[in-house]
Amino acid sequence: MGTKSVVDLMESSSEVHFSGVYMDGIEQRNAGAEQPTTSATDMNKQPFVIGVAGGAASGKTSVCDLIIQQLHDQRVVLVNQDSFYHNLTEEQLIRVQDYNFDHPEAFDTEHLLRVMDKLKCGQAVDIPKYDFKGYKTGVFPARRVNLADVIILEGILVFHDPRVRALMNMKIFVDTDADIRLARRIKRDTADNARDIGAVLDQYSKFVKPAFDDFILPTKKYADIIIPRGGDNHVAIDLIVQHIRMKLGQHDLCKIYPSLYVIQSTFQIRGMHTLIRDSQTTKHDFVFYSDRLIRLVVEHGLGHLPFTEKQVITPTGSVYSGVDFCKRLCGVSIIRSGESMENALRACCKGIKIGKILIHREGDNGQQLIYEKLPKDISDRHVLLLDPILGTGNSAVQAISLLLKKGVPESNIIFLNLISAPQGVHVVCKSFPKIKIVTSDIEIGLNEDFRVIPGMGEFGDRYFGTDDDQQVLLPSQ
Ligand SMILES: Nc1ncnc2c1ncn2[C@@H]1O[C@H](COP(=O)(O)OP(=O)(O)O)[C@@H](O)[C@H]1O
Ligand SMILES: Nc1ccn([C@@H]2O[C@H](COP(=O)(O)O)[C@@H](O)[C@H]2O)c(=O)n1
Ligand SMILES: [Mg+2]
Repeated sequence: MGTKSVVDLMESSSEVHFSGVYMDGIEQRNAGAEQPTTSATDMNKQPFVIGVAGGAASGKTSVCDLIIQQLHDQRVVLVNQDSFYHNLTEEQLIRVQDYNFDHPEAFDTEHLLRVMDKLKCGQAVDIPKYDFKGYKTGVFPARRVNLADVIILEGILVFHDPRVRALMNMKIFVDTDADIRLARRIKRDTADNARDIGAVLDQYSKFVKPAFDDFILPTKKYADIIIPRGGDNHVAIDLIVQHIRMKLGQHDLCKIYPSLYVIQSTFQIRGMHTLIRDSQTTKHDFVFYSDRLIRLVVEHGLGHLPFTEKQVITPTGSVYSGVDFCKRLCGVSIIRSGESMENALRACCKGIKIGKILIHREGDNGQQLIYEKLPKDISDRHVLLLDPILGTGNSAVQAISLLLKKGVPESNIIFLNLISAPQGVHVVCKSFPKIKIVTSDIEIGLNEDFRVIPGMGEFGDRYFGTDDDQQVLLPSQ
Protein backbone atom coordinates (compact mmCIF):
# COMPACT_ATOMS: atom_id res chain seq x y z
CA MET A 1 0.00 0.00 0.00
CA GLY A 2 1.42 3.46 -0.96
CA THR A 3 1.89 6.11 1.70
CA LYS A 4 -0.79 8.34 0.15
CA SER A 5 -3.49 5.79 0.74
CA VAL A 6 -2.23 5.10 4.27
CA VAL A 7 -2.58 8.77 5.14
CA ASP A 8 -5.90 9.16 3.39
CA LEU A 9 -7.29 6.09 5.09
CA MET A 10 -6.20 7.29 8.50
CA GLU A 11 -7.39 10.86 7.95
CA SER A 12 -10.82 9.72 6.88
CA SER A 13 -11.26 7.45 9.89
CA SER A 14 -9.60 9.79 12.38
CA GLU A 15 -12.71 10.95 14.19
CA VAL A 16 -13.31 7.67 15.97
CA HIS A 17 -9.81 7.44 17.43
CA PHE A 18 -9.90 10.38 19.82
CA SER A 19 -10.59 9.98 23.48
CA GLY A 20 -10.94 12.42 26.36
CA VAL A 21 -13.50 15.02 27.29
CA TYR A 22 -13.93 17.27 24.31
CA MET A 23 -16.49 20.03 24.09
CA ASP A 24 -17.79 20.50 20.54
CA GLY A 25 -14.46 19.54 19.15
CA ILE A 26 -12.51 21.88 21.36
CA GLU A 27 -11.27 20.90 24.76
CA GLN A 28 -10.86 23.82 27.12
CA ARG A 29 -8.65 22.96 30.00
CA ASN A 30 -9.39 24.06 33.47
CA ALA A 31 -6.04 25.78 33.66
CA GLY A 32 -5.24 24.44 37.09
CA ALA A 33 -1.49 24.18 36.78
CA GLU A 34 -0.87 27.48 35.05
CA GLN A 35 -3.31 30.30 34.47
CA PRO A 36 -3.85 31.76 31.00
CA THR A 37 -1.36 34.52 30.76
CA THR A 38 -3.22 37.64 29.64
CA SER A 39 -2.75 40.41 32.15
CA ALA A 40 -3.40 44.10 32.27
CA THR A 41 0.22 44.99 32.72
CA ASP A 42 1.75 42.89 29.96
CA MET A 43 -1.02 43.95 27.58
CA ASN A 44 0.02 47.59 27.64
CA LYS A 45 2.48 47.76 24.78
CA GLN A 46 3.58 44.44 23.43
CA PRO A 47 2.27 42.10 20.74
CA PHE A 48 -0.13 39.29 21.61
CA VAL A 49 1.85 36.04 21.70
CA ILE A 50 0.26 32.70 20.87
CA GLY A 51 2.16 29.44 21.44
CA VAL A 52 1.22 26.40 19.35
CA ALA A 53 2.69 23.06 20.46
CA GLY A 54 1.98 19.42 19.61
CA GLY A 55 3.68 16.35 18.22
CA ALA A 56 5.60 16.42 14.95
CA ALA A 57 3.19 16.37 11.98
CA SER A 58 0.21 16.94 14.28
CA GLY A 59 -0.83 19.89 12.11
CA LYS A 60 0.70 22.81 14.02
CA THR A 61 1.88 24.64 10.91
CA SER A 62 -1.45 24.00 9.19
CA VAL A 63 -3.39 25.37 12.20
CA CYS A 64 -1.13 28.45 12.31
CA ASP A 65 -1.61 29.04 8.57
CA LEU A 66 -5.39 28.94 9.01
CA ILE A 67 -5.28 31.32 11.99
CA ILE A 68 -3.04 33.72 10.02
CA GLN A 69 -5.38 33.55 7.00
CA GLN A 70 -8.34 34.50 9.18
CA LEU A 71 -6.42 37.28 10.94
CA HIS A 72 -5.61 38.84 7.55
CA ASP A 73 -6.13 42.41 8.79
CA GLN A 74 -3.54 42.05 11.57
CA ARG A 75 0.24 42.11 11.38
CA VAL A 76 1.03 38.51 12.29
CA VAL A 77 4.53 37.06 12.52
CA LEU A 78 4.97 33.28 12.56
CA VAL A 79 8.07 32.03 14.36
CA ASN A 80 8.91 28.32 13.95
CA GLN A 81 10.91 26.61 16.64
CA ASP A 82 12.59 24.65 13.80
CA SER A 83 14.47 27.86 12.93
CA PHE A 84 16.37 27.48 16.19
CA TYR A 85 17.71 23.95 15.69
CA HIS A 86 21.42 23.79 16.49
CA ASN A 87 23.52 23.22 13.39
CA LEU A 88 25.14 19.78 13.38
CA THR A 89 28.90 19.38 13.61
CA GLU A 90 30.73 17.36 10.92
CA GLU A 91 30.86 14.43 13.31
CA GLN A 92 27.16 14.61 14.14
CA LEU A 93 26.36 14.85 10.44
CA ILE A 94 28.21 11.63 9.69
CA ARG A 95 26.15 9.82 12.34
CA VAL A 96 22.92 11.80 11.81
CA GLN A 97 20.85 8.66 12.42
CA ASP A 98 21.99 8.86 16.07
CA TYR A 99 21.04 12.49 16.56
CA ASN A 100 17.90 13.22 18.55
CA PHE A 101 16.07 16.12 16.89
CA ASP A 102 13.17 15.75 19.29
CA HIS A 103 15.12 16.43 22.49
CA PRO A 104 14.82 19.90 24.09
CA GLU A 105 18.59 20.30 23.79
CA ALA A 106 18.40 20.04 20.01
CA PHE A 107 17.15 23.65 20.06
CA ASP A 108 19.07 26.85 20.72
CA THR A 109 16.50 28.18 23.17
CA GLU A 110 18.68 31.13 24.24
CA HIS A 111 18.66 32.34 20.62
CA LEU A 112 14.90 31.85 20.42
CA LEU A 113 14.45 33.90 23.62
CA ARG A 114 16.63 36.72 22.27
CA VAL A 115 14.61 36.86 19.05
CA MET A 116 11.29 36.79 20.92
CA ASP A 117 12.43 39.53 23.30
CA LYS A 118 13.34 41.79 20.38
CA LEU A 119 10.10 41.06 18.56
CA LYS A 120 8.07 41.77 21.67
CA CYS A 121 9.78 45.16 21.96
CA GLY A 122 8.97 45.97 18.34
CA GLN A 123 12.53 45.60 17.02
CA ALA A 124 13.24 44.07 13.60
CA VAL A 125 14.84 40.61 13.73
CA ASP A 126 16.25 38.05 11.33
CA ILE A 127 14.72 34.61 11.71
CA PRO A 128 16.81 31.79 10.25
CA LYS A 129 15.20 29.29 7.88
CA TYR A 130 16.05 25.69 8.67
CA ASP A 131 17.09 23.27 5.92
CA PHE A 132 15.68 19.84 6.82
CA LYS A 133 17.69 18.19 4.06
CA GLY A 134 21.03 19.71 5.00
CA TYR A 135 20.31 19.67 8.79
CA LYS A 136 21.35 23.32 9.16
CA THR A 137 20.40 26.95 8.97
CA GLY A 138 22.28 29.43 6.78
CA VAL A 139 21.51 27.72 3.47
CA PHE A 140 18.43 29.82 2.87
CA PRO A 141 18.36 33.55 3.52
CA ALA A 142 17.01 34.53 6.94
CA ARG A 143 13.59 36.14 7.07
CA ARG A 144 13.55 39.74 8.32
CA VAL A 145 10.48 40.51 10.39
CA ASN A 146 9.32 43.79 11.82
CA LEU A 147 6.55 45.10 14.00
CA ALA A 148 3.80 42.64 14.83
CA ASP A 149 0.40 42.82 16.49
CA VAL A 150 0.43 39.05 16.95
CA ILE A 151 3.36 36.66 17.21
CA ILE A 152 2.65 32.95 16.75
CA LEU A 153 5.40 30.73 18.06
CA GLU A 154 4.98 27.12 16.95
CA GLY A 155 7.00 23.98 17.48
CA ILE A 156 7.03 20.59 19.13
CA LEU A 157 8.63 21.88 22.34
CA VAL A 158 7.57 25.50 22.67
CA PHE A 159 5.87 24.77 26.01
CA HIS A 160 8.90 22.95 27.43
CA ASP A 161 10.96 25.88 28.72
CA PRO A 162 9.12 27.95 31.36
CA ARG A 163 10.81 31.14 30.09
CA VAL A 164 9.36 30.57 26.64
CA ARG A 165 5.95 29.70 28.07
CA ALA A 166 5.99 32.89 30.12
CA LEU A 167 6.08 34.93 26.89
CA MET A 168 2.74 33.56 25.75
CA ASN A 169 -0.68 35.17 26.16
CA MET A 170 -2.44 32.09 24.79
CA LYS A 171 -1.31 28.48 24.51
CA ILE A 172 -2.75 25.99 22.02
CA PHE A 173 -1.92 22.28 21.86
CA VAL A 174 -2.67 20.45 18.62
CA ASP A 175 -3.71 16.95 19.60
CA THR A 176 -3.56 14.47 16.75
CA ASP A 177 -3.58 10.71 16.94
CA ALA A 178 -0.11 9.10 16.94
CA ASP A 179 -0.86 6.87 13.92
CA ILE A 180 -1.90 9.85 11.86
CA ARG A 181 1.19 11.77 12.90
CA LEU A 182 3.37 8.84 11.89
CA ALA A 183 1.64 8.41 8.56
CA ARG A 184 1.98 12.10 7.74
CA ARG A 185 5.59 12.06 8.83
CA ILE A 186 6.42 9.14 6.55
CA LYS A 187 4.79 10.97 3.69
CA ARG A 188 6.50 14.28 4.45
CA ASP A 189 9.97 12.90 5.09
CA THR A 190 10.02 10.59 2.09
CA ALA A 191 8.43 13.03 -0.36
CA ASP A 192 9.55 16.50 0.81
CA ASN A 193 12.80 15.64 2.56
CA ALA A 194 13.83 12.76 0.26
CA ARG A 195 14.46 10.39 3.16
CA ASP A 196 14.44 6.62 3.13
CA ILE A 197 11.31 5.09 4.73
CA GLY A 198 13.43 2.67 6.83
CA ALA A 199 15.41 5.58 8.29
CA VAL A 200 12.20 7.50 8.99
CA LEU A 201 10.74 4.56 10.91
CA ASP A 202 14.00 4.00 12.82
CA GLN A 203 14.14 7.66 13.82
CA TYR A 204 10.51 7.48 14.87
CA SER A 205 10.87 4.50 17.19
CA LYS A 206 14.29 5.51 18.55
CA PHE A 207 13.71 9.24 19.16
CA VAL A 208 10.42 10.74 17.98
CA LYS A 209 7.99 8.55 19.91
CA PRO A 210 9.95 8.45 23.20
CA ALA A 211 10.51 12.22 23.06
CA PHE A 212 6.82 12.78 22.42
CA ASP A 213 5.98 10.74 25.53
CA ASP A 214 8.73 12.24 27.69
CA PHE A 215 8.84 15.89 26.64
CA ILE A 216 5.94 16.93 24.42
CA LEU A 217 2.88 15.20 25.87
CA PRO A 218 3.68 16.37 29.44
CA THR A 219 3.45 19.98 28.21
CA LYS A 220 -0.16 19.52 27.09
CA LYS A 221 -1.21 20.50 30.63
CA TYR A 222 0.01 24.03 30.04
CA ALA A 223 -2.37 24.55 27.12
CA ASP A 224 -5.32 26.91 27.44
CA ILE A 225 -6.93 25.24 24.43
CA ILE A 226 -6.47 21.74 23.01
CA ILE A 227 -7.44 21.23 19.39
CA PRO A 228 -8.25 17.70 18.29
CA ARG A 229 -7.87 16.98 14.54
CA GLY A 230 -5.66 20.04 13.86
CA GLY A 231 -6.45 22.03 10.74
CA ASP A 232 -9.58 19.97 10.06
CA ASN A 233 -11.18 21.36 13.18
CA HIS A 234 -12.74 24.48 11.69
CA VAL A 235 -15.00 25.03 14.68
CA ALA A 236 -11.99 25.20 17.01
CA ILE A 237 -10.05 27.48 14.68
CA ASP A 238 -13.04 29.85 14.27
CA LEU A 239 -13.44 30.02 18.06
CA ILE A 240 -9.75 30.67 18.54
CA VAL A 241 -9.70 33.44 15.92
CA GLN A 242 -12.80 34.99 17.49
CA HIS A 243 -11.12 34.90 20.90
CA ILE A 244 -7.89 36.38 19.51
CA ARG A 245 -9.86 39.19 17.83
CA MET A 246 -11.63 39.93 21.08
CA LYS A 247 -8.32 39.92 22.96
CA LEU A 248 -6.72 42.15 20.33
CA GLY A 249 -9.54 44.64 20.81
CA GLN A 250 -8.70 44.76 24.52
CA HIS A 251 -5.04 44.72 23.68
CA ASP A 252 -5.37 47.81 21.48
CA LEU A 253 -7.39 49.69 24.09
CA CYS A 254 -4.88 48.82 26.81
CA LYS A 255 -2.07 49.99 24.53
CA ILE A 256 -3.82 53.33 24.00
CA TYR A 257 -4.91 53.89 27.61
CA PRO A 258 -2.52 52.85 30.37
CA SER A 259 -5.25 53.78 32.88
CA LEU A 260 -7.45 50.89 31.67
CA TYR A 261 -7.08 47.61 33.56
CA VAL A 262 -8.79 44.46 32.29
CA ILE A 263 -8.58 41.79 34.96
CA GLN A 264 -6.64 38.70 33.97
CA SER A 265 -8.95 36.31 32.15
CA THR A 266 -9.13 32.73 33.37
CA PHE A 267 -11.55 30.02 32.32
CA GLN A 268 -13.30 30.49 35.68
CA ILE A 269 -13.92 34.12 34.75
CA ARG A 270 -14.96 33.21 31.19
CA GLY A 271 -17.33 30.62 32.68
CA MET A 272 -18.95 33.23 34.92
CA HIS A 273 -19.29 35.61 31.97
CA THR A 274 -20.84 32.83 29.91
CA LEU A 275 -23.47 32.32 32.61
CA ILE A 276 -24.40 35.94 33.19
CA ARG A 277 -24.54 36.70 29.48
CA ASP A 278 -26.81 33.73 28.74
CA SER A 279 -30.40 35.00 28.38
CA GLN A 280 -31.63 31.64 29.74
CA THR A 281 -29.77 31.95 33.04
CA THR A 282 -32.09 32.10 36.05
CA LYS A 283 -32.23 35.21 38.23
CA HIS A 284 -30.68 33.26 41.08
CA ASP A 285 -27.66 32.21 39.01
CA PHE A 286 -27.39 35.63 37.39
CA VAL A 287 -27.12 37.28 40.81
CA PHE A 288 -24.77 34.61 42.16
CA TYR A 289 -22.26 34.78 39.30
CA SER A 290 -22.54 38.56 38.93
CA ASP A 291 -21.72 38.85 42.62
CA ARG A 292 -18.66 36.61 42.19
CA LEU A 293 -17.39 38.69 39.29
CA ILE A 294 -18.17 41.97 41.03
CA ARG A 295 -16.17 40.82 44.03
CA LEU A 296 -13.17 40.14 41.78
CA VAL A 297 -13.45 43.57 40.15
CA VAL A 298 -13.76 45.27 43.54
CA GLU A 299 -10.73 43.42 44.94
CA HIS A 300 -8.75 44.31 41.82
CA GLY A 301 -9.84 47.95 42.08
CA LEU A 302 -8.76 48.10 45.73
CA GLY A 303 -5.33 46.94 44.57
CA HIS A 304 -4.91 50.30 42.84
CA LEU A 305 -5.29 52.34 46.03
CA PRO A 306 -2.24 53.90 47.63
CA PHE A 307 -0.81 52.20 50.70
CA THR A 308 1.65 52.94 53.46
CA GLU A 309 4.32 50.55 54.64
CA LYS A 310 3.69 48.89 57.98
CA GLN A 311 5.59 46.42 60.13
CA VAL A 312 3.90 44.02 62.55
CA ILE A 313 5.15 41.45 65.04
CA THR A 314 3.87 37.94 64.29
CA PRO A 315 2.95 35.39 67.02
CA THR A 316 6.42 33.88 66.51
CA GLY A 317 7.94 37.20 67.58
CA SER A 318 9.24 37.91 64.09
CA VAL A 319 8.82 41.11 62.13
CA TYR A 320 6.58 41.06 59.09
CA SER A 321 7.03 44.01 56.73
CA GLY A 322 3.68 44.66 55.15
CA VAL A 323 1.43 47.50 54.14
CA ASP A 324 -1.51 49.35 55.63
CA PHE A 325 -4.74 49.89 53.68
CA CYS A 326 -5.72 53.30 52.44
CA LYS A 327 -8.15 54.68 55.07
CA ARG A 328 -9.85 57.65 53.40
CA LEU A 329 -12.12 55.78 51.03
CA CYS A 330 -15.67 55.90 49.85
CA GLY A 331 -17.86 54.22 47.29
CA VAL A 332 -20.27 56.00 44.97
CA SER A 333 -22.84 53.94 43.14
CA ILE A 334 -24.58 55.07 40.01
CA ILE A 335 -28.22 54.13 40.72
CA ARG A 336 -29.62 51.58 40.04
CA SER A 337 -27.21 49.01 38.63
CA GLY A 338 -24.26 50.38 40.58
CA GLU A 339 -26.05 49.45 43.81
CA SER A 340 -25.46 45.78 42.91
CA MET A 341 -21.77 46.42 43.60
CA GLU A 342 -22.22 47.91 47.04
CA ASN A 343 -22.34 44.61 48.95
CA ALA A 344 -19.02 43.47 47.51
CA LEU A 345 -17.47 46.81 48.43
CA ARG A 346 -18.88 46.60 51.97
CA ALA A 347 -17.63 43.03 52.29
CA CYS A 348 -14.11 44.19 51.43
CA CYS A 349 -14.03 47.54 53.24
CA LYS A 350 -15.56 47.43 56.71
CA GLY A 351 -17.90 50.35 57.37
CA ILE A 352 -17.19 52.12 54.08
CA LYS A 353 -19.33 55.16 53.30
CA ILE A 354 -21.28 54.83 50.06
CA GLY A 355 -22.74 57.79 48.23
CA LYS A 356 -25.31 57.68 45.41
CA ILE A 357 -25.83 59.40 42.11
CA LEU A 358 -28.98 58.99 40.01
CA ILE A 359 -28.77 59.90 36.38
CA HIS A 360 -31.81 59.67 34.16
CA ARG A 361 -31.00 58.42 30.70
CA GLU A 362 -33.01 59.07 27.56
CA GLY A 363 -31.57 57.53 24.40
CA ASP A 364 -27.91 58.18 23.76
CA ASN A 365 -27.33 61.63 25.20
CA GLY A 366 -30.34 62.79 27.18
CA GLN A 367 -28.51 62.27 30.48
CA GLN A 368 -29.78 64.33 33.38
CA LEU A 369 -28.54 64.35 36.96
CA ILE A 370 -31.60 63.74 39.15
CA TYR A 371 -30.25 62.98 42.62
CA GLU A 372 -26.99 62.90 44.52
CA LYS A 373 -26.08 62.10 48.09
CA LEU A 374 -22.37 62.06 48.75
CA PRO A 375 -20.22 62.12 51.90
CA LYS A 376 -19.49 65.75 52.87
CA ASP A 377 -15.75 65.17 53.02
CA ILE A 378 -15.67 63.34 49.69
CA SER A 379 -12.95 65.66 48.35
CA ASP A 380 -10.52 64.12 50.91
CA ARG A 381 -11.31 60.56 49.92
CA HIS A 382 -10.37 58.08 47.23
CA VAL A 383 -13.57 57.23 45.38
CA LEU A 384 -14.56 53.86 43.99
CA LEU A 385 -17.22 54.71 41.44
CA LEU A 386 -19.55 51.76 40.84
CA ASP A 387 -21.40 50.91 37.64
CA PRO A 388 -21.42 47.35 36.23
CA ILE A 389 -21.83 48.52 32.63
CA LEU A 390 -19.89 51.23 30.82
CA GLY A 391 -21.74 51.79 27.54
CA THR A 392 -21.69 55.15 25.75
CA GLY A 393 -19.82 56.70 28.67
CA ASN A 394 -22.36 59.53 28.98
CA SER A 395 -23.64 58.59 32.46
CA ALA A 396 -20.06 58.01 33.59
CA VAL A 397 -19.02 61.46 32.36
CA GLN A 398 -21.95 63.04 34.24
CA ALA A 399 -21.09 61.17 37.44
CA ILE A 400 -17.36 61.89 37.21
CA SER A 401 -17.99 65.58 36.44
CA LEU A 402 -20.09 65.82 39.60
CA LEU A 403 -17.31 64.20 41.66
CA LEU A 404 -14.76 66.65 40.23
CA LYS A 405 -17.12 69.54 40.99
CA LYS A 406 -17.24 68.31 44.60
CA GLY A 407 -13.47 68.65 44.72
CA VAL A 408 -12.43 65.00 44.27
CA PRO A 409 -9.06 64.95 42.47
CA GLU A 410 -9.32 63.07 39.15
CA SER A 411 -6.48 60.76 40.16
CA ASN A 412 -8.44 59.74 43.30
CA ILE A 413 -11.22 58.10 41.26
CA ILE A 414 -11.26 54.41 40.33
CA PHE A 415 -14.18 53.44 38.10
CA LEU A 416 -15.26 49.81 38.51
CA ASN A 417 -17.20 47.97 35.77
CA LEU A 418 -18.12 44.40 35.00
CA ILE A 419 -18.15 45.06 31.27
CA SER A 420 -17.05 48.08 29.26
CA ALA A 421 -17.77 49.05 25.67
CA PRO A 422 -14.82 50.52 23.74
CA GLN A 423 -16.88 53.67 23.04
CA GLY A 424 -17.32 54.32 26.77
CA VAL A 425 -13.66 53.57 27.46
CA HIS A 426 -12.60 56.13 24.81
CA VAL A 427 -14.92 58.79 26.21
CA VAL A 428 -13.89 58.33 29.86
CA CYS A 429 -10.17 57.80 29.27
CA LYS A 430 -9.89 60.75 26.87
CA SER A 431 -11.90 63.12 29.06
CA PHE A 432 -10.32 62.03 32.36
CA PRO A 433 -6.89 60.52 31.68
CA LYS A 434 -6.02 60.29 35.39
CA ILE A 435 -9.01 58.11 36.29
CA LYS A 436 -8.37 54.38 36.42
CA ILE A 437 -10.95 52.02 34.93
CA VAL A 438 -10.97 48.45 36.23
CA THR A 439 -13.18 46.03 34.29
CA SER A 440 -13.56 42.29 33.82
CA ASP A 441 -14.27 42.38 30.07
CA ILE A 442 -14.18 44.64 27.05
CA GLU A 443 -17.20 44.36 24.77
CA ILE A 444 -17.49 44.39 20.98
CA GLY A 445 -19.40 47.68 20.94
CA LEU A 446 -22.84 49.27 20.99
CA ASN A 447 -25.90 48.50 18.86
CA GLU A 448 -28.16 51.06 17.21
CA ASP A 449 -30.04 51.49 20.51
CA PHE A 450 -26.76 52.26 22.29
CA ARG A 451 -26.95 48.96 24.18
CA VAL A 452 -23.70 47.12 24.85
CA ILE A 453 -23.13 44.03 22.68
CA PRO A 454 -22.77 41.16 23.26
CA GLY A 455 -23.61 42.55 26.71
CA MET A 456 -25.97 40.93 29.19
CA GLY A 457 -29.22 42.85 28.79
CA GLU A 458 -30.58 45.31 31.34
CA PHE A 459 -28.28 44.54 34.24
CA GLY A 460 -30.43 46.27 36.88
CA ASP A 461 -33.59 44.45 35.80
CA ARG A 462 -31.90 41.07 35.74
CA TYR A 463 -30.08 41.62 39.02
CA PHE A 464 -33.01 43.07 40.97
CA GLY A 465 -35.58 40.76 39.37
CA THR A 466 -37.68 43.43 37.65
CA ASP A 467 -37.40 41.91 34.20
CA ASP A 468 -40.01 39.17 34.50
CA ASP A 469 -43.64 39.56 33.48
CA GLN A 470 -44.86 38.53 36.89
CA GLN A 471 -46.43 41.46 38.72
CA VAL A 472 -46.57 41.43 42.49
CA LEU A 473 -50.05 42.58 43.47
CA LEU A 474 -50.11 44.96 46.39
CA PRO A 475 -52.90 44.40 48.96
CA SER A 476 -54.78 47.51 47.83
CA GLN A 477 -54.93 46.35 44.20
N1 LIG B 1 -5.88 17.73 8.33
C1 LIG B 1 -4.95 17.27 7.52
N2 LIG B 1 -5.24 16.36 6.58
C2 LIG B 1 -4.29 15.87 5.77
N3 LIG B 1 -3.00 16.22 5.81
C3 LIG B 1 -2.65 17.13 6.72
C4 LIG B 1 -3.59 17.71 7.62
N4 LIG B 1 -2.94 18.58 8.44
C5 LIG B 1 -1.65 18.56 8.06
N5 LIG B 1 -1.48 17.69 7.03
C6 LIG B 1 -0.22 17.38 6.38
O1 LIG B 1 0.58 16.74 7.35
C7 LIG B 1 1.90 17.23 7.30
C8 LIG B 1 2.26 17.81 8.65
O2 LIG B 1 1.43 18.93 8.89
P1 LIG B 1 2.00 20.24 9.54
O3 LIG B 1 0.90 21.23 9.63
O4 LIG B 1 3.24 20.66 8.83
O5 LIG B 1 2.33 19.67 10.97
P2 LIG B 1 3.41 20.12 12.04
O6 LIG B 1 3.72 21.55 11.80
O7 LIG B 1 2.72 19.86 13.34
O8 LIG B 1 4.56 19.23 11.86
C9 LIG B 1 1.96 18.24 6.18
O9 LIG B 1 2.46 17.61 5.04
C10 LIG B 1 0.51 18.63 5.98
O10 LIG B 1 0.25 18.97 4.65
N1 LIG C 1 16.93 17.92 10.61
C1 LIG C 1 15.77 17.60 11.20
C2 LIG C 1 15.17 18.41 12.11
C3 LIG C 1 13.97 18.03 12.65
N2 LIG C 1 13.40 16.85 12.29
C4 LIG C 1 12.11 16.46 12.85
O1 LIG C 1 11.15 17.50 12.69
C5 LIG C 1 10.18 17.39 13.68
C6 LIG C 1 9.77 18.78 14.14
O2 LIG C 1 9.17 19.52 13.12
P1 LIG C 1 7.57 19.66 12.98
O3 LIG C 1 7.31 20.64 11.90
O4 LIG C 1 7.03 18.34 12.65
O5 LIG C 1 7.06 20.11 14.29
C7 LIG C 1 10.77 16.60 14.82
O6 LIG C 1 10.00 15.47 15.12
C8 LIG C 1 12.16 16.18 14.31
O7 LIG C 1 12.38 14.82 14.52
C9 LIG C 1 14.03 16.04 11.41
O8 LIG C 1 13.51 14.95 11.10
N3 LIG C 1 15.19 16.42 10.85
MG1 LIG D 1 5.62 22.45 11.28
